[in-house]
Amino acid sequence: MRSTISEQTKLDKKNQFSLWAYNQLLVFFCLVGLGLSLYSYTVELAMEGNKNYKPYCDISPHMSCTKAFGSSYGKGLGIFGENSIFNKPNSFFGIVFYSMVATLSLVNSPITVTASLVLIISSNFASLYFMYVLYFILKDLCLVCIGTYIVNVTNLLLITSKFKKIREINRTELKRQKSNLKKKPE
Ligand SMILES: C/C(=C\C[C@@]12O[C@]1(C)C(=O)c1ccccc1C2=O)CCC[C@H](C)CCC[C@H](C)CCCC(C)C
Repeated sequence: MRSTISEQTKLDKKNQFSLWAYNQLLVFFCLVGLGLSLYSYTVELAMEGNKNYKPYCDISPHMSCTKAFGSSYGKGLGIFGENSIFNKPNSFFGIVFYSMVATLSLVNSPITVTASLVLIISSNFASLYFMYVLYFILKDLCLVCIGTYIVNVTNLLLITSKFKKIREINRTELKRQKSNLKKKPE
């Protein structure tokens, strides 16, 4: 009996450690996404003031970030029109999005995990759409944009693993409570 208890606490410790590790990695990749978004935002502001501005992310005519940011798809996620309050640079949504997911990543409750799962899945749909626009319409290789696609799939892998882990922890916890109830009914 004693050995099963220590086996359980060992398992609990292991599960808590993987949860902690997933959270650290999620926060790390959100900070990378936040950095890319902040950088893009400063580039977009500079572009508005100066048409000849050449940022570091403009490497060649076919590897240009200003081509993507300055296109009609670069504002309001390419869907909100001129007069909409959402007609902000895409990177603005990136800043809000990555800050939100980073904050949600610090909590292990089922609600926050589900919320970040939904947000991260949406961001991957956004990635697919922007990938299509970048490659087939603008025929451009915007490295900052590609960086955000990589961050978004990595976040998807991490959040699904975290989601599964939390479900597993809840399942074993429930089983334990049931077996404890059978063994010593009060
Ligand atoms: C670098 C960045 C945005 C710039 C941008 O790089 C993008 C996206 C891109 O691929 C692209 C292609 C073609 C033309 C323009 C562009 C871009 O300009 C920030 C990440 C944005 C992130 C992909 C947005 C996630 C949006 C969520 C789905 C929104 C959730 C809403 C929240 C506010 C709650």
